Amino acid sequence: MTIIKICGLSTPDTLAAALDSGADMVGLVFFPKSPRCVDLDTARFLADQARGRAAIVALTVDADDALIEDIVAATRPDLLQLHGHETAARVAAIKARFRRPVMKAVGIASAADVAAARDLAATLLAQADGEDRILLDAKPPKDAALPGGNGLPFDRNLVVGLDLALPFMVSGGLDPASVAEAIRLVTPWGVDVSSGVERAPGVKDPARIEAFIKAARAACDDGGDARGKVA
Ligand SMILES: O=C(O)c1ccccc1N[C@@H]1O[C@H](COP(=O)(O)O)[C@@H](O)[C@H]1O
Repeated sequence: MTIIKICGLSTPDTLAAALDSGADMVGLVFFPKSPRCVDLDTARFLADQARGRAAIVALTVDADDALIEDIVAATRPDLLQLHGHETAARVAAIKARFRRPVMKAVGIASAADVAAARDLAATLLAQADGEDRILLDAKPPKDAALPGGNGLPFDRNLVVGLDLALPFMVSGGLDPASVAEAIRLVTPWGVDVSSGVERAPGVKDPARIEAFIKAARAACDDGGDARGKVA
């Protein structure tokens, strides 16, 4: 089964749409420049709504320990998504301090970036017990306000047949129309979407969330996740 993550949920209604449609993971964004950023009180409420139904993912960008501390206290996340320039050493320090698995985002635009993802996966595996994840995303355009969540794809051909030391998700410009092809082509452990299930930046669309999850599940049923990675 391919793991499906819906990221950037910020209201009870759209979170309910993701949960009712069968999302495996739901993402809360804690990056002030993002139109999906939630404050701690909203995040606490949404995390309580999601707990037990989907894994809770807290997304930060080069956050300091004080912010992560507050986020962990408010949401008790299952996974910390690190979407900035966190080094392997910083990732290790976050893991040691907060005792949660992490998913580290890596921007992909070339074979060298894929090699960097491979090295990072091996390093994370050596540091922990295989609980961590890698997220392969598009690189943001120069001068972009956001390091992710820009609705831009990367060349999936760079990662066809990719085998990392850790399970990985694919993101970047996915939507209900493109997710099945990405699953068939790459057979990732999971897929992650934000912009592609919105009607405007930061405004999630319940119908698009449902359509995305249906399309991803149909691709799995067609054998698109033939690698059968662990959940
Ligand atoms: O969603 C955001 O606002 C965001 C902000 C800062 C860093 C990452 C963000 N989202 C992540 O970006 C990718 C791709 O998103 P999209 O589907 O192309 O819009 C995804 O992994 C989100 O988790």
